[in-house]
Amino acid sequence: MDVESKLKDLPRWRRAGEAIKRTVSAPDFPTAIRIVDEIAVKAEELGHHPDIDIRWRDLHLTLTTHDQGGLTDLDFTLAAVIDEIAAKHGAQGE
Ligand SMILES: C[C@H](O)[C@H](O)[C@H]1CNC2=NC(N)=NC(=O)C2=N1
Repeated sequence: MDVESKLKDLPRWRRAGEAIKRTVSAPDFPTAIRIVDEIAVKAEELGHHPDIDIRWRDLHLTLTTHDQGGLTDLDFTLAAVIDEIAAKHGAQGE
């Protein structure tokens, strides 16, 4: 898996060992929770789930494939889905 080349299409995500990470900063706390709720629906559809650390309106998201012990295509698919949801809600973030 060429992680660096896949990250070129996902500039808001960075590599952290065997995972990728992004912070989503929502306009306010209720919007942050709505973003989490939409991510939850898509994660269930994909059968692939992010680790989410909620800090007021900032969501710190970590993606990895636990049962493969590293990154897989599903992580990059989920990252793109999360970016779409975040953008729709006017979120900022690296
Ligand atoms: C059986 C089920 O599909 C697996 O346990 C899935 C569920 N969601 C998952 N999510 C993530 N991020 N990594 C996994 O390895 C994983 N495994």
